[in-house]
Amino acid sequence: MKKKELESYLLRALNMALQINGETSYTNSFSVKVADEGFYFIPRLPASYVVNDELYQKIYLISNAVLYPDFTLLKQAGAYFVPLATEDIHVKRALFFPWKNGISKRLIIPDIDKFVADLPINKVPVMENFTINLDKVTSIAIAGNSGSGKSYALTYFLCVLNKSSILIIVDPKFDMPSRWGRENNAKVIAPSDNRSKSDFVSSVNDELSKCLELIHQRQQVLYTNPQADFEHYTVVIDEVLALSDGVAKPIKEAFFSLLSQISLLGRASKVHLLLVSQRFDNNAIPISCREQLNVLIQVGNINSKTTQFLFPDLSLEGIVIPQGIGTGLIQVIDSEHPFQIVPLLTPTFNNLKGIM
Ligand SMILES: Nc1ncnc2c1ncn2[C@@H]1O[C@H](COP(=O)(O)OP(=O)(O)OP(=O)(O)O)[C@@H](O)[C@H]1O
Repeated sequence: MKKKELESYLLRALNMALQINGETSYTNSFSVKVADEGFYFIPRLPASYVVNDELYQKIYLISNAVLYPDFTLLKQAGAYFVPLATEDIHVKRALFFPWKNGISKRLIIPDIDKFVADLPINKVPVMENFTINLDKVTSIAIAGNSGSGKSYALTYFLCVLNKSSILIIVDPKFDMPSRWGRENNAKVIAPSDNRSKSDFVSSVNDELSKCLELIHQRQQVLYTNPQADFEHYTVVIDEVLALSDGVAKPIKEAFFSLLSQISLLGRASKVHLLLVSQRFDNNAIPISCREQLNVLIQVGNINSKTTQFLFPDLSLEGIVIPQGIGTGLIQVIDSEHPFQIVPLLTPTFNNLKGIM
């Protein structure tokens, strides 16, 4: 569709559904301008309607539905005002609705080994036309109820991250991540029969301390050579809640303190956390660690309860959540992606023999 056609289509949709005191584009009360990266709603002011968050969300709801599946509007927390380059005071501002082309599309990977072999370094593809750059993010979190596809998504990330990063795996369930580590020669920390839970978490703390030491060493190098480059180093912790729940207080406190420090300091030294948990409440990880997460993934059931920890400010109204297995929401907070939360379909790949 050409821009002019799209403008007229959007205008018709808004004229019919917006219902703002009978004001329409026919009465010259507003207009629409389509750009590459989104569209502008230009109110002609003063008008008998209020240009506020409520109006913005109403236009979002109407437009998102009529643009689906050609465009996905990127949900904003409040009205997104932009100034326009004109001398005419009546139309000097607009509401902007950023979009991305099309809808989120799942990656289907028939041969994950080949896929990873062909992958450029530091690239972590998540969906078609949606790739994370490992240089731009520090901590990743995957949340979801049992059976939502967390382990499956984690396996995918392990395969892909293995290309660009040293991986250390903490696996309290001694399950798939341990098998993956065994097959791929990664260091795995898993509980054994003759050790208490606190003892196990202590060994995790030992590993996290080493990780913090590495950060300090790399900081020293950066101090003398700010251009220094390091190999990515990622600590993967499956079922974080199983670690932080029910261990002796000093051990939990040490665990939390180490997680906080690594997530706060790891960015420049390329040390990452990849955390997986049913939920990320204050019991699972410390608040300061949660605040540093910059890839947030929620799979499975999406509702206000399940999103309250990773996406506390999100209103789900109008977001089209894909149906089916391995679906949810993703937010990447870096300089490359729009800040908004987008629907997610996790990649599907071939079965890994001996692991899955
Ligand atoms: N993107 C996907 N493509 C194909 N199958 C998927 C995808 N995501 C999940 N699945 C399938 O969904 C099922 C449940 O996934 P998974 O075992 O990862 O859930 P989980 O959240 O880890 O559950 P639990 O916490 O109980 O381990 C598995 O059979 C898995 O193969």
